[in-house]
Amino acid sequence: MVSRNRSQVKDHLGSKVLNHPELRNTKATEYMSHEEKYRYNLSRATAMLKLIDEEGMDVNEISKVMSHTVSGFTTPDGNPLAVHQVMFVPTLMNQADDDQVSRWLGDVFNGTIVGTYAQTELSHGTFVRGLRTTATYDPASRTFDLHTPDVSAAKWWPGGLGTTANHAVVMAQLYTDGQPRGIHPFMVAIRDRETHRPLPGITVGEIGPKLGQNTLNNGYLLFDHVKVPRENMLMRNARVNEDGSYTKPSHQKASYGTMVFTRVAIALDTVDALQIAATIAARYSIVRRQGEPRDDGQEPQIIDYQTQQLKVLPHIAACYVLRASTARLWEHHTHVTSEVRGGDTALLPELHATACCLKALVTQDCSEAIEALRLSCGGHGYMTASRLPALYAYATAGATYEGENTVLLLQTARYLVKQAGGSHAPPAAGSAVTYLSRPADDTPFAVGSPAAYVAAVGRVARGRVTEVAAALQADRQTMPEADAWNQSLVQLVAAALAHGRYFVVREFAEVVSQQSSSRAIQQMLQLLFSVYLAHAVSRAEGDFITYGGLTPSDIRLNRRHLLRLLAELRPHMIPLTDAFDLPDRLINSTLGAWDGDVYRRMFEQASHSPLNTDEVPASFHQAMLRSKL
Ligand SMILES: CCCCCCCC/C=C\CCCCC/C=C/C(=O)SCCNC(=O)CCNC(=O)[C@H](O)C(C)(C)COP(=O)(O)OP(=O)(O)OC[C@H]1O[C@@H](n2cnc3c(N)ncnc32)[C@H](O)[C@@H]1OP(=O)(O)O
Ligand SMILES: Cc1cc2nc3c(=O)[nH]c(=O)nc-3n(C[C@H](O)[C@H](O)[C@H](O)COP(=O)(O)OP(=O)(O)OC[C@H]3O[C@@H](n4cnc5c(N)ncnc54)[C@H](O)[C@@H]3O)c2cc1C
Repeated sequence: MVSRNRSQVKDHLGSKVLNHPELRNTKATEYMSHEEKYRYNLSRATAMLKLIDEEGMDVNEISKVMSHTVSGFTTPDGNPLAVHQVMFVPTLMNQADDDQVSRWLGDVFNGTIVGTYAQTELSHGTFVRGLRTTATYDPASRTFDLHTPDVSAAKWWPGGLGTTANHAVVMAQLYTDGQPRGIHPFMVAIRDRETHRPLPGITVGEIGPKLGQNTLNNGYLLFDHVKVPRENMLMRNARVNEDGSYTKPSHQKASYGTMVFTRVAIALDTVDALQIAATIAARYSIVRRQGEPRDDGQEPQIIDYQTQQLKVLPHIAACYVLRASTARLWEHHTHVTSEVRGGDTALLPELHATACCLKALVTQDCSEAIEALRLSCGGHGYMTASRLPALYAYATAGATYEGENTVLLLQTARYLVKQAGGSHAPPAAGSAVTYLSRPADDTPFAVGSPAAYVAAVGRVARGRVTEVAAALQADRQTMPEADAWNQSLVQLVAAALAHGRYFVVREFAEVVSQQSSSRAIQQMLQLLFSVYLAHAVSRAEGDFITYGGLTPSDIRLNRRHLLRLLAELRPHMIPLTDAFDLPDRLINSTLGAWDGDVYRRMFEQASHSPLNTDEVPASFHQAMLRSKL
């Protein structure tokens, strides 16, 4: 099938999902039991999987229909097949060799094999090298022995593992010839394909309720000396031959490839959640009136309070800016992956550094923004029916899974300090770190000039990175490496975030400069960019004085400038959120519907409370009248 870009996909497939016979009729799930929610979300996830298969979707199309915009409609409580689709299938495609792909993929696509990605253990998630599940090769039987040494090494968290998957890609410590060879992926059958009962030696189940996404169906898994054929180690990268001899991968972290992909997908996808939250808060802020009546006799719309503008409008600008850079990262990932498949891993270190940094920056910014947007809706934002709590629960999970954000930022920082110290291979043309080896951009700061802001953001990134690199270098002379590193952790994280911010604003500067179809659109993009930049400075004033070349007077001017820009943006707020093109059924919020009929919808949702079915619920008689109250 011909590949379509993301926006074309939206129109074509969005309506297919919304009008699909098994998906178009939705049910409210708030009052369902855990089991009922799971059944509802699983049956919809299965219908989606069939649709993906029937349409022969490519990865861009899948990314659209699996995006939070659509999956919030298909699987509102979390998709039990998300990890199958987003991690299990890509791991097979990229880490299985050609024979293995042809052996398994038919069954994956016809739904006979449903998988998960089982890496994290109870006692180790971040420190992947510390995983303790073992896969010991026995040349006599040509099998691996998969074993969980004790309960703390139980796999814990994999999505879909709880009760859905019958296979798992298990990340385990490989031993051949008595030697540890590091973490490698193994394809393991965990449940019988017919009966779905756990296979001998396997203990498996669901881990229990969470802050949100309760039907992701996260599970646990233990192995008691389970025999797995040699051919089930994924062998595109490293190999174990029949006699037990071991061939290393072309890149030491080749087996971490799925994580890089998923980080990129999460960065892209969390912006979808922010767009929904921003649309809800914008629409509600127009409808909601509260306060002393003005000259027209009406109470003011809450969006006309300056404080409300600050709570809502910068996050609309962030939707546009973060969408551009994450979409670019997605494209870049596709390019680097094809180079890596061809054997050239030169671009991998920087892709890893950028994916870590953007996943962390975007999930942090979006979860903070969604919480601010929820608060901007006052009491009604606290209601489940506003959808804002679930959006927050989704975005904040992204700060932890697929690499806890602090840890990922430290990966980026490691790359940056090496670049700043010249101890890494020099960056390729077009690299995002060339600024570190060039003199600082000394464009003078001027309020109102986006180029001057971008230069200042660059000086902050450069200053943060070079300062911490020097501190680290000095500490390394006087203490062990681990202590020196620990001594600088906070500054390293700040440096990586500053680098991420610079990446994001440079990408958007390019989008603005390349936009040529309409003068009006270009002006609007410039306004959004100005808001984003002024807000970025206001959030990190100390950094802009310390490293960015701004004076206290610039800071004061920027504060006023930001408020002026917000007032300028305010009349465009609704068109800018309408432009996200989110139908009411996808927004699914009492506060965020297109017609603004908030109060009627709130009453309507209250009517679904089971406690309103009878005038006096039976529980009153059972619990209160029988007690001594
Ligand atoms: C099909 C499309 C649909 C898309 C759209 C839908 C979007 C759906 C969105 C959401 C649904 C997703 C559901 C997600 C479910 C969650 C799953 C998980 O959480 S899976 C588990 C994830 N776990 C982690 O991420 C663990 C984090 N830890 C690590 O990655 C590592 O331990 C580490 C922190 C990177 C450290 O590794 P290690 O100790 O081995 O290495 P170091 O010594 O630190 O570094 C050595 C050198 O290796 C380099 N390195 C490290 N990692 C990589 C990599 N991945 N690639 C390339 N290089 C890497 C590192 O930079 C060092 O380099 P040098 O400095 O030595 O040069
Ligand atoms: C909803 C959800 C779904 C998930 N799905 C899956 C899945 O499908 N498959 C799977 O394998 N896993 C999955 N996970 C697990 C997830 O990948 C891990 O929880 C995540 O990688 C964080 O690891 P951790 O829990 O060990 O955190 P920890 O590392 O224990 O983090 C705790 C604290 O320690 C700090 N810390 C740890 N190490 C360092 C360090 N070196 N330097 C500085 N600070 C440090 C962290 O910053 C953090 O503040 C999922 C998790 C969630 C929440």
